[in-house]
Amino acid sequence: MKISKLQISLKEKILVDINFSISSSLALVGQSGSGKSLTLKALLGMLPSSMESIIESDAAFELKGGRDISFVPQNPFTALSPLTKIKKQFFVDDGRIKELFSQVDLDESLLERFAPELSGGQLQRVVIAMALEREPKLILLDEPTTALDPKTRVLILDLLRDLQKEHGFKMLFVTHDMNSAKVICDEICVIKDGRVVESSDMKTLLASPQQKYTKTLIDANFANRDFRR
Ligand SMILES: Nc1ncnc2c1ncn2[C@@H]1O[C@H](COP(=O)(O)OP(=O)(O)OP(=O)(O)O)[C@@H](O)[C@H]1O
Repeated sequence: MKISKLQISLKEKILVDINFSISSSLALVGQSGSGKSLTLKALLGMLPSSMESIIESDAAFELKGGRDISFVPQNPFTALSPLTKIKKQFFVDDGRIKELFSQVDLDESLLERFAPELSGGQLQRVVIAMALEREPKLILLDEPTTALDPKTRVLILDLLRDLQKEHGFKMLFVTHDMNSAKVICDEICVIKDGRVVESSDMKTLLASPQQKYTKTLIDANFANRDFRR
C-alpha cells in the first residue's frame, strides 16, 4: 500500500508533507514535533477543523477514518471507560468478544470487570481486541507500549507481531523509540519537521543510517538499556 502524498496544512503553512509505503509493518519514527500525531489524526479523519489534509494513495479501502482502519492509542489506562464493565464496551456479540479475548490471550473472566481492576498489560490487550473487532486492513498504533513496564512492553509487541502474522493486517506504528519499532516493523520511515528524512527496510537502516538525525535516534535507542532484546 502506497501513500504517495500525505499533506497537512494550517492556513498557508504546510505542517506535514510526506509519503510512504506499507507492505506489512511500517514504523514512522521521529522526535517530538516531527508530525507523527498529525499523520495519525489525518488518517483517522480527526484533524482539528482549522487544518486541511490531502491524502493520495492506492489503498483498496477508504482512508481518512474509513471502517477498515483501527487505532491503538498510547495509554490504555485512559482508553476505556472506568464505569462500564469491559464486556459492555465492545460493539459485537458475546461469542465474538470471547473469540477476540482468546486471540489476545485474555481470560474471559476479565469481561465482567471494570477497567481500573485490570493491569496496564491486560488493558492494552483489551484495547487491541477492540481494534480487531471489525477485522481491520490497517491498524494505526500510537506508541502503544510507552505507558507499560519493560517486561509487559515486550509481551505486547510480541502479541502484535503474532496477530499480524495471523490476521494479515498492515500496521503503521508511530514512535520515537527505535527499540520498539525494530521488534515489530520490517520497514521504517524517519521523519523530521513534517518531512521524510530517510526510509528503507528496518535492517538496512539500522545497519547503515544515512542521516545524522537517524543516527541520533538509534543512539537514543542504545541509551535505553532497560529494553534490550
Ligand atoms: N493544533 C495545532 N495547531 C498548530 N500547530 C500544531 C497543532 N498540532 C500540532 N501542530 C504542530 O505540527 C507539528 C507536528 O506536531 P505533532 O503533534 O504531529 O508532532 P509529534 O511528532 O506527534 O510529536 P510528539 O512525539 O511530541 O507527540 C509541530 O510543529 C506542532 O507544533
